[in-house]
Amino acid sequence: MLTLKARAKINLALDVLAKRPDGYHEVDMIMQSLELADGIRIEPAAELSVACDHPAVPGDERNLAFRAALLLRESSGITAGARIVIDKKIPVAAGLAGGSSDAAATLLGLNRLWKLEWSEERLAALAVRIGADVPYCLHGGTARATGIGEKLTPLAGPSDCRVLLVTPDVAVPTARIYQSLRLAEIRNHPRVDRLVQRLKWGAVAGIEADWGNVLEEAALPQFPVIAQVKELFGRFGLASLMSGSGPSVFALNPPAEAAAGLLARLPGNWFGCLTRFQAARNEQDASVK
Ligand SMILES: C[C@@](CO)(OP(=O)(O)O)[C@H](O)COP(=O)(O)OP(=O)(O)OC[C@H]1O[C@@H](n2ccc(N)nc2=O)[C@H](O)[C@@H]1O
Ligand SMILES: Nc1ncnc2c1ncn2[C@@H]1O[C@H](COP(=O)(O)OP(=O)(O)O)[C@@H](O)[C@H]1O
Repeated sequence: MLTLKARAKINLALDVLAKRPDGYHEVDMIMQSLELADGIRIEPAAELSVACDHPAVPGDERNLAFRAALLLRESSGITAGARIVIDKKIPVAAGLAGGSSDAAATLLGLNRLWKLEWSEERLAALAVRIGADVPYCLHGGTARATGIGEKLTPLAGPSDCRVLLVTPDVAVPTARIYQSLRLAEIRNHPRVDRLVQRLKWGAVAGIEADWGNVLEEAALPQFPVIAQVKELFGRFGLASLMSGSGPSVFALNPPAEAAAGLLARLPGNWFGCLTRFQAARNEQDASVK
């Protein structure tokens, strides 16, 4: 049996540069893995199956982990199966890449279980067919992502940073947010090159001067609860940013008192936690029993 961590991610920068003829968008992003993770258990089995304890996560071929398994089986010509069990800890449809990360961990796990010995590069070429964020989730850590999110440059991230994360109780469909974006009207682009420099120096303090997520401009009018979350961060003196297509919002290195105060004020059906930056995937993220 294999167990793997499937980490959540946040976007420290998300800029959209152009719309492509196929409907996807060219982006320029800085991605950061979090300690917050789903648990993925993979066991040998005759058939392929997936199970997840969360009611909003499908247990069939709509599940991104299951799609990853099917694609890998097809592409490798293997006939074996596997039982995939997801212990869901990352909020769903929240801009935290939970499904993408489950898919990436499944590719890595099955590559081992089925003894395929595919390189990370070869897995990444398959991963992008599942979703734009899946290639990044294979490696994780701090990275700049361009193209549709699949062209990756690993960055030296800060060694440690605490993250206050809040997800209100609303599922945001990524496609709808990209579609409603008016590219010519975007006012605040993140300064991605400057952010890369800051991260190189390991400097998180003051990062708010350069960070940004242009999808906030599309998401906030459609999901006013996201503005409420940002306002709540503001009341505790915290600069905040939406992650991905939302609705999750985060602040970096909050004073302990402000973090505790904000978490105590959250409505019962919202998710909130204090987590931290996670470095790129290593051996401790997977174990074999
Ligand atoms: C916004 C981001 C930021 O990291 O994350 P999430 O909010 O999903 O976590 C990503 O760009 C999301 O990546 P991912 O969720 O893997 O996207 P996909 O499943 O491939 O695409 C879902 C839909 O989003 C739109 N899409 C996605 C990526 C991209 N570069 N341009 C797009 O226009 C397309 O309409 C696509 O049909
Ligand atoms: N393993 C999975 N975990 C979470 N969601 C999944 C999974 N497989 C499929 N989905 C579906 O994918 C959609 C996006 O989920 P998720 O990856 O959590 O969000 P996001 O793309 O915002 O980061 C949801 O509507 C969910 O039903």
